[in-house]
Amino acid sequence: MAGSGEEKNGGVAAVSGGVEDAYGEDRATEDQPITPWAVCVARYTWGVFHFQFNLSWCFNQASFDYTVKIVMPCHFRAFSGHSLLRDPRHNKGLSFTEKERDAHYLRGLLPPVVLSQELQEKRLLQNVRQFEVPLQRYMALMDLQERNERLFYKLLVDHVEELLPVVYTPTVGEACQKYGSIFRRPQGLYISLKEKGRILEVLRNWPEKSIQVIVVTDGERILGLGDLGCQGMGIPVGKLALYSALGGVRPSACLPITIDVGTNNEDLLKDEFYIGLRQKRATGQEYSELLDEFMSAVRQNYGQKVLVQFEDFANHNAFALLEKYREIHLVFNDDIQGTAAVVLAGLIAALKSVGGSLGDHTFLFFGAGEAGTGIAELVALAISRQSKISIDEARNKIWLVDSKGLVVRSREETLQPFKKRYAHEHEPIKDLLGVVQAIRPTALIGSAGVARSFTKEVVEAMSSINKRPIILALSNPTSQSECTAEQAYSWSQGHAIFGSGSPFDPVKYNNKVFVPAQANNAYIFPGLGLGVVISGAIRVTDEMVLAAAEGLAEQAWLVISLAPKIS
Ligand SMILES: O=C([O-])CC(=O)C(=O)O
Ligand SMILES: [Mg+2]
Repeated sequence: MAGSGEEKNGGVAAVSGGVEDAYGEDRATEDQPITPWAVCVARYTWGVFHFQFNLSWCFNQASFDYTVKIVMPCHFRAFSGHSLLRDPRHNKGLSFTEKERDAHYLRGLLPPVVLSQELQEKRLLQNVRQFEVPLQRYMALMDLQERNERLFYKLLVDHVEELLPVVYTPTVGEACQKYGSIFRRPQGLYISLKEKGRILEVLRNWPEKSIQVIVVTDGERILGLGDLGCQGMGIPVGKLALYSALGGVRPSACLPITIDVGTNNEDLLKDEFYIGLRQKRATGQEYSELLDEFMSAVRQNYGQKVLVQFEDFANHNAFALLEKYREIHLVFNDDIQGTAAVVLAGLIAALKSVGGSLGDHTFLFFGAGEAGTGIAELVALAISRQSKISIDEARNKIWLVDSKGLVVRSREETLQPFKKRYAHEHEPIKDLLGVVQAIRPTALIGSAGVARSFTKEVVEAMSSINKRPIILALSNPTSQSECTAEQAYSWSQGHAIFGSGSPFDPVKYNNKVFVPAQANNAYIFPGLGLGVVISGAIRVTDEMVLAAAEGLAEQAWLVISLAPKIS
């Protein structure tokens, strides 16, 4: 399970100590330099080329072209001096040994010093820490990833807590907002409406052929920041960095994709540095045809065992795409299923302090989109299993609030299908405080992307109803969080069990230090995805998501109970 100490170590070992070999790819590592074998292949290819050249009469033109244009440049690009230093996947920078420098024609291309990877790491960390602005740290790390991938992952794995908020939430949100201005080199595959009818061809342009995980977005709902169009690419790139750093999936098996169908973000459409299609979003048939073509091209190019993770699609497409593809492709929606699993895990772990089983509690969701209803459905499934009641009875323990107020039966006609199951009998209430007072929930879970919507009055109401109110402010990034950790602890006088989507620092209140938990799907998707790909699964089932949540809950509880009490 991603996020557990054990798994993280597994990930560390995997990334720094040769996961590539476990997955069957040859690659330079500290203990296993590419030297002799690689050079042999390169020289062999060169020899073959000469042989073919001299005896070209026995080869037809196609074979000759293949050797000259494809085989030879590939080997020489990957294995010779200058190009090797420009190849992030194999470059080791100053840590190339003397032997490697000779073998790979690197003499003179590097200064004389040979640095250990540890020293390189120390220097890089110092450089990154020099930047005070998180976006500058992000750019420094992206530069490193594009220069020396091994070092990037070593750094990330060894300093997860410090660097995750930089390559991932919350900084990645700002990076997406400014992606056009900070853009240097493309980091993933862009599939736009211009490529309609040619998506297979586009996939074949990607240099890696053996892909295990794709994270794809259409950029319409990037975190809680809204439509960022093509600039949403930062999200698949960040998510896949975690697949490698936390899940141990080899980087070359990960493919970030952005599907560009336009954007409705007027500011971006006017922005001279915007990198995407300058048009309003395609919808309806045009949109679904592009997505259908994409899914079949993925299947055709990579087979049925490549995991496609949908990320940050707007609600109206996210549910529909999951429903459409989950029975026929290996797909997973991180915002619906990943967030659901991490929150269910958090709730199960929290109940060990609060008491009672899931079925004894009342859950109020502020936000009835992908995350809100995704969590609601998984919690309902868990309650029905635990309490041996029907899923409909279990849903009665769960209430939703959307932008129009409490979701109730009298609104049923106008509700989107995924909300209807939670339209219980009750008088309509518009404001959150009123809903809290009427429903008296034990847990309040925010995912509406409405910043600071858990006001002092709301948190105080939760505390007057419960000895230990569970308050989860899940919206990302930090700027969109429903309340801060400090607000949750101080307004509840230290009684809240608080978790948030974006990380918050520990809070000192009443001479005690409270360490807030992070409830981000990053604790689920790298482990769940790894499990899916190594088991050879061809579908992601609800049972898998439930099992991931239960596994994480055990780990979370272990961490809480083993952690030294800080006071
Ligand atoms: O990316 C994150 O931090 C969590 C997530 O999926 C989202 O907020 O959409
Ligand atoms: Mg997301």
